[in-house]
Amino acid sequence: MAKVKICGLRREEDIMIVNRYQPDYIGFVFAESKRKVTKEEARKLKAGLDKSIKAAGVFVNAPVMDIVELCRENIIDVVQLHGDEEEGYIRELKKNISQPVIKAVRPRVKEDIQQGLAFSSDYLLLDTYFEGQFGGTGKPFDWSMIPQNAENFFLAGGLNSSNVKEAILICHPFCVDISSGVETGGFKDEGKVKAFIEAVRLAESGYFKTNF
Ligand SMILES: O=C(O)c1ccccc1NCC(=O)[C@H](O)[C@H](O)COP(=O)(O)O
Repeated sequence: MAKVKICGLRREEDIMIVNRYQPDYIGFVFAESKRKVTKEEARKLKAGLDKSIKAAGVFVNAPVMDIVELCRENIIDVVQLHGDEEEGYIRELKKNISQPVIKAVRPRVKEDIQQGLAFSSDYLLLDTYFEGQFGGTGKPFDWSMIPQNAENFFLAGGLNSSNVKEAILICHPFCVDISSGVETGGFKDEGKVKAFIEAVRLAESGYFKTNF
């Protein structure tokens, strides 16, 4: 069963929505973004989050010790590196934390994914390359770049309740990750979160497998 991550939560209402629909992960964006939250905002939001949902902290080329602090204070349960972080950075981070690390790669060619698979992160996240924007683009990438042997990866980039079934059946991700596709007017939309999570569950059911 593909897991679900809803990224870019920043309001108490967003936390109430995810507590109701129970994705596996949510994301707090600490990088420059319209979805950015401060450490103190994230601490308050995390306090209201169901214990069964893991909070990923999303970072772009942040100082390692800033991430370590958030981990040690249990504000985040997973680290998502969404910038140009290289293997040395990942190793240094992993020496200092026990939380799993997701490394995002935004492939332009197949080889970018092969290089990503060599990182010592616990998971790879594949997202859309878009000049000048590190994430949250709302645009899908060419899934045919994903090699057959890729596993344990998060699939992101322009997912929504209409294309996620196809994405799961074609790409077989460990987890599907969404932000723009569950927003209306720049804010998380309860109806879209519900529809997305239902679409993921349906995609995994026998009905769609035999009808695709
Ligand atoms: O969401 C952002 O604003 C963001 C900004 C900078 C780095 C990463 C960011 N988001 C990371 C995510 O995990 C998003 O869910 C992922 O990029 C997919 O976004 P979308 O295409 O909007 O579904």
